Amino acid sequence: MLFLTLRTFLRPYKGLLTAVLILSLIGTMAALYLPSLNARIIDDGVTKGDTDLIWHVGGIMLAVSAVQAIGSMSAVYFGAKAAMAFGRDVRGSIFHHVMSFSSRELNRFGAPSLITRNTNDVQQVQMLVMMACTMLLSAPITMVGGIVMAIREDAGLSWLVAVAVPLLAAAVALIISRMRPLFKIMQGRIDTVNRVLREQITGIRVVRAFVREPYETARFAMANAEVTETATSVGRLMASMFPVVMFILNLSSVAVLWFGAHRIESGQMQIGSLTAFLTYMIQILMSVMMATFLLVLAPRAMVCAERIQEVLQTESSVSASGSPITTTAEHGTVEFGSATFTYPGADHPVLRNVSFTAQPGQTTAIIGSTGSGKTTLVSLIPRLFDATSGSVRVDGVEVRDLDQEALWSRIGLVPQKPYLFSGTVASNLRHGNPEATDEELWDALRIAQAADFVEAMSGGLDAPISQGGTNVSGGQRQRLSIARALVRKPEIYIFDDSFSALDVATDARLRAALKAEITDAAVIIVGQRVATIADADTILVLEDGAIVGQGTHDELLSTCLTYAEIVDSQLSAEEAAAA
Ligand SMILES: Nc1ncnc2c1ncn2[C@@H]1O[C@H](COP(=O)(O)OP(=O)(O)OP(=O)(O)O)[C@@H](O)[C@H]1O
Repeated sequence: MLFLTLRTFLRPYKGLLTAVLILSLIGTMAALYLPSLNARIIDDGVTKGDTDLIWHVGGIMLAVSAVQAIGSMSAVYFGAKAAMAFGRDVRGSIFHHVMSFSSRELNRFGAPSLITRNTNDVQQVQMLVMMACTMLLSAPITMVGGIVMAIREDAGLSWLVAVAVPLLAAAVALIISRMRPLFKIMQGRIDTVNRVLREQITGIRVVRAFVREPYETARFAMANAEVTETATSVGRLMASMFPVVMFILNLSSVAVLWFGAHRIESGQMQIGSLTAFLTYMIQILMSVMMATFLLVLAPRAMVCAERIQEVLQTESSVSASGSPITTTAEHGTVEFGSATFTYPGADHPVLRNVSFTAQPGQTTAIIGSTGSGKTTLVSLIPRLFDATSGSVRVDGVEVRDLDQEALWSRIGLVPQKPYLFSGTVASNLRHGNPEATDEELWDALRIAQAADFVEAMSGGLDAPISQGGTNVSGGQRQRLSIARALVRKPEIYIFDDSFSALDVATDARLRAALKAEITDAAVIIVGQRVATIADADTILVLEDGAIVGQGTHDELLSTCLTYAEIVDSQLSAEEAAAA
């Protein structure tokens, strides 16, 4: 998965990566050349008192050092550039892909996990790319080149390299192998912290109202402690890495000096060669350490790449058909034909054999007890879910065959829980139609009975709206989202329990204004109050996911027992309230 992610998203930066490779090759070669120049100064310059040679070779060393510095720095610069661009592209790609998800996929991953995947997970892989750009080439070249140069300096001591390198590699591999499972656990636990935090922030009022703060604090503390525990275990392993590497490095240096001193004593080696050998040994071991550093990052990046690819490879269950239809002969019709729907993983269908037709210019109302399937029914029209069997047609075409943009542009949905975005009143209303003029926005607000309170807000149309619309009341939020749908002027309006937070008088005024405005669109109203839906052209009575009555208010009163009971219960409630 990591390889796939890197291959896909690094492809556009081939040029940049080639530059990184060439520059780090130059930098590494230069670094490898320096110790042998140093050895020459000691053996041929200092020992023999040749000042000219010292100046000459010293000058070369200076030039090689400059090349090494420029090469390495530029490689890091271009590597960082490629890594940042890589991160940006992966984040963009995840975002666009998630936008195509239906409620089914969104529920499967959950918002907190999708956020972690698009931020923290991408960052981990991005870090690996950056480190790889800096070390991936320089580490093996330093290792191989260092070994060659060390043998060239003194073959007699090379057995030390053969002992030290595998020893270091084995020690580091052991530590890393214990880290990988912990990384997997850690990403999952970060998801949990995000989920708990998000739930508590969004539900803060409920938490306070029910005095659940101690419980919620404990819940967060537990999630937090679990992440800390895993991070500490990883940290402990990481912390042990450095001393282990340093121990082996220092032990190797002592061994080089010890055995080298004996060889110098017996005249088999010169002092300069010993200095160079020691430097090469340190360079080789450092490169092993750099390579292992990459190996530390790799397991976590692998886990993260798996999580990223899981999102990218999940196809939306409501994806468009092969050749989606964009234009239709009919306008403003919705037709359900024996539609049945079962939520993923559920045992029983929530909707059973639902059939009805909503015509343009007519109001179709849906009433039923809580949990009878009203929201689910209207969710099938904009394809938030697809019917499990049967058909759902919009403008005479099966919704699965309609182009998604074409489908959504025909529908003005006012959801049960209206959501406003951070911005202004106008920016929210223009979600419906970015081209709408201020006059059109005011018209929509007047119909939605929202003009009065928007006028009273400081700034009017430019009054600020906070994220989720939390700075306006529930009823105001409902009316603004109704206005947003009206600005769109769609062919099909869906009001999912959109009048519930309004008082009876406002509800009546709003529906009267809507009736006058919407003359040629199909209107589907989900309602709990009989008064809201009584004057609809057709009322569907839903019970346990099945339509048990269909007709006008008067017809249903005499033909549908469930409807008569609903009316009766609401009248009794009103009478009781009036008494
Ligand atoms: N995402 C979901 N996954 C599984 N089951 C669900 C999901 N959403 C709703 N349900 C179930 O489907 C049934 C119908 O829910 P739905 O929201 O459509 O009812 P409703 O008639 O709109 O209710 P209300 O009037 O309370 O809004 C309920 O039993 C509910 O538990």
